[in-house]
Amino acid sequence: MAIKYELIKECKQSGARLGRIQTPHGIIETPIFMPVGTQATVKAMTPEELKDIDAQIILSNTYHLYLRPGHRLVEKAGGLHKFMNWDRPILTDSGGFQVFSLGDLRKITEEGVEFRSHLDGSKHFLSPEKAIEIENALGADIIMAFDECAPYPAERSYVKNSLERTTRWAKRCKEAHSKPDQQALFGIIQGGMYKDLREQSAKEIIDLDFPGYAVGGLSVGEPKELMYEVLEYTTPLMPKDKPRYLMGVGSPDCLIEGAIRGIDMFDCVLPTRIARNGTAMTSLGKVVIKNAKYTEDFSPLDPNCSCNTCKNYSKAYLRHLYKAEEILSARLVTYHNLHFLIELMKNVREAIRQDRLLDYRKEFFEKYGYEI
Ligand SMILES: CNc1nc2c(CC[C@H]3O[C@@H](OC)[C@H](O)[C@@H]3O)c3nc(N)[nH]c(=O)c3cc2[nH]1
Ligand SMILES: [Zn+2]
Repeated sequence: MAIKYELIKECKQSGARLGRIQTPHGIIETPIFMPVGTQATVKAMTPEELKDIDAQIILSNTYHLYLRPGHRLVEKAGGLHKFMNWDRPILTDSGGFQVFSLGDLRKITEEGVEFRSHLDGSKHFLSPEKAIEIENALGADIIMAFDECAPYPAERSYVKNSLERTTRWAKRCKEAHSKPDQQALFGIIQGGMYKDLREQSAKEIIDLDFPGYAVGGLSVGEPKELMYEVLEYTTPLMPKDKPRYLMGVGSPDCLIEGAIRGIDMFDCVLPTRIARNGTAMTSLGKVVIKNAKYTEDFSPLDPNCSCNTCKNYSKAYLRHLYKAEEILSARLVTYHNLHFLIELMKNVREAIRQDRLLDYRKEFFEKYGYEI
């Protein structure tokens, strides 16, 4: 078995649970936020800094690494862990999402998807077999099936045909997977915003028996309330004794709401992306550092944060770095944002331990009180 999930405690107040995932590269405590390192690096962070902030698992991406530097090169380097000097768990997405959203899409057929690279327009073809070949070569501990993330909004008939093809593709992924004992292949549940289609996809994907399951097709522009509603009727269909991964989520409120609805794993580019744009998530809400009001503000970014950035640098200095377009700006704000979300998930796990996650949500929103 590539991974072993241990359910430690179920919350009585909500659908939240505490868990632990054993992987070949170490343990993951859930619920967990996973920093995104799409091109074999969590942008602006060194692996040493990621360990400083207790990152337990990071993501990387099949579509991007296949296009550059190529999965065979990474394989020659000894695999992704060695190539990027990260000896803790890694999860790779299958590229389905990127092909549909980044590449210049040519054609979807039963066989797979023909697309043009967003880098140089060259023509490529991704199929379930090709995606798995790439993920096997990269060597991540958890790999995702090749799926279609249906757009939002989408016609019911489109979503139904798409989920049924995703099921056929999931079966092909399972058959093509060459290292099931070393790399855990997760199935991805689709079905858009339609309850009966989510039930159909959940049944079909779970019947294929994977070591873990993702809820796909969300965080694609739908209102947050709609995402929460879909989770409410989807996570109870998923096995209790396997990890549940909500892809592409998210902001602090979505992480708490997702954990309440039984999600164990989250990933999102938000904290790293907004950091490069000078925006910080703090315990007192969002801080847009370039704002003139911080010009002579010599206080820390977040007075309630113990991270390296908040201990050693002032808002005035961070604003100066941003305005001067210094690389250190992205580094220091990214370090803080990731630390903030990783600390948030530590607090969520503690709240579940004390069976008070709904109380924690109330406290957090009162203090935090903003939407990103
Ligand atoms: C943002 N919202 C969102 N992202 C999503 C991703 C990409 C995450 C991956 O894409 C990259 O971040 C955009 C990172 O590499 C990350 O691992 C998804 N991937 C697949 N295979 N299927 C989905 O249904 C899906 C849904 C998503 N919704
Ligand atoms: Zn901080």
